Amino acid sequence: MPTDVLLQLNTYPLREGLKPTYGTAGFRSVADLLPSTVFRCGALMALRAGALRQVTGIVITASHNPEQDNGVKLVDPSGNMLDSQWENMADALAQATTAEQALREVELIKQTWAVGTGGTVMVAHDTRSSALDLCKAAAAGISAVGGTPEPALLLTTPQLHWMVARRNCCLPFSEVDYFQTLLGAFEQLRSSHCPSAKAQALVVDAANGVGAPKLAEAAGRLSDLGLNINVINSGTSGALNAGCGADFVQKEQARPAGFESIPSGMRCASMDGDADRLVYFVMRKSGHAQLFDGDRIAVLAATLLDRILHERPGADASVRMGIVQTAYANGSSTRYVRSRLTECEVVMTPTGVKHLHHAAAAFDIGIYYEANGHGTILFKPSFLKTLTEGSGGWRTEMGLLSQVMNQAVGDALSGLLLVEYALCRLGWGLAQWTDLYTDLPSRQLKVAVPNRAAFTTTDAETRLMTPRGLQCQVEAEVAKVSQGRCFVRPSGTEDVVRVYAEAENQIAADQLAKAVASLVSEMA
Ligand SMILES: CC(=O)N[C@H]1[C@@H](OP(=O)(O)O)O[C@H](CO)[C@@H](O)[C@@H]1O
Ligand SMILES: [Mg+2]
Repeated sequence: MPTDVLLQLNTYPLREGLKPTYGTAGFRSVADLLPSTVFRCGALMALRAGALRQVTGIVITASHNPEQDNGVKLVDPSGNMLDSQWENMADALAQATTAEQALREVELIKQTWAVGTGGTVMVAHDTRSSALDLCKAAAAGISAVGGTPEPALLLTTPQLHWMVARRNCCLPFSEVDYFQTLLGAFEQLRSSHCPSAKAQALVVDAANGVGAPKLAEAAGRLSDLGLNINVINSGTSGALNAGCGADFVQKEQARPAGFESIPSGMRCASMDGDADRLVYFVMRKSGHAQLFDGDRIAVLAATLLDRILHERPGADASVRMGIVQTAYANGSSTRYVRSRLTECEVVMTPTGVKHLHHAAAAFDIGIYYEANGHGTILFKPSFLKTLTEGSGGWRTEMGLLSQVMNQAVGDALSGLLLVEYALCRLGWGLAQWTDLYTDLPSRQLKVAVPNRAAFTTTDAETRLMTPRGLQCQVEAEVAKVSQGRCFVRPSGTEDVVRVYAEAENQIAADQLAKAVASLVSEMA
């Protein structure tokens, strides 16, 4: 009923001059500017559900960004992020300046995908105060094209991805099932392989986000297993992601808010606002947070899996294992995998889980983590099938790991369970994990520019194509520095250009980043 849709589209007009873009992980902006985009994303995901005759999902979240921001992440029936072919349609629909033009985009999608009416869309949101209004906008968009919006639930991003994936495979998909699957598998792993593991304490910074109540739900069961979790920044007083959370700890390598009384040397972890990122850290007396980032989690995971594969009888049957990284991975981690974990391939992709996930899915066991702690381990379904065909300790162990690790998307809870299991299975403390390799000092800077679209890249974002001439200038700066590496790329989630630099020592890394940031500013 086009006129109804038109009426509805008119209720959620696009603010003049706004040009929302899909970016690295969906649409993001100041919450007040989002109702139109979220309404249209609702319509899009209902049409996608209708076209594929499966359930899709929407998460209202701006992840690690501040409370006043919000955004929308779009979930495909597989539980992965929206198919890249549909990103252009999402952009065209979100950017249509009038209701009539937006309606034409809706009609175009319907024709192209031969979809008569929308399907069912699951909706989740994080703890932001703007969530409920935006959930209403999403539901209105879903209904406008004849789809069915499910009641919006307070969930972590990875929980909703997991639920959508499971539902489309006709598997139990409630939140209770989620906890039962991850925690039940973790319990079995611990009791089979580390029955006499010592009790451990872990202090978790939940960024004052949705991860706090969810981790609190898991904490009782984990404490029965000897893992005593103390959640800090649980949302009762502090602001979301303000001076805390995985993004803060990774980028600043400093003490997050709320950790003033945590003794140095204590095992700590930090999640982001929607609980799809996780990093570990230990406070040092200097106030510096010693970081165990996504690269180090990936290397720990590869070490664990390598051990399991080597222990199995008839270890000659080949299993293809790979680690997927981005240009932000610390050079030392890449060098370590290439030189020491020789049976593990290394693949580089552009930033964003959508790229890493697909590359990881090509392996029997694909480990992917961004340096910021966003990632998981994928087990290829055909590989998992071979595991269930025979019985054996290592097969069961792999199968259980595939349940601990969210197979749809990166998940902080999966990451936490993985690290805890890997350390106890390998018999390691944090010292052995630290000693694997030494991170090269690095520095990340953001540069505000009038038009970040002027910055385009190639070679998995490691080289600039435009503005012309800038790449040569960057290389000239890099050449001045021992073990220097530096790249520039436009952010896909914030209105900035990012500069990453690495060098032999911190001073040189800082100087390199600063010099290149100045070049970027001048050029912009
Ligand atoms: C350097 C960095 O941390 N970039 C993050 C950030 O993307 P940008 O496109 O760099 O803004 O947010 C993405 C979504 O959470 C995440 O996947 C990515 O790793
Ligand atoms: Mg996040």
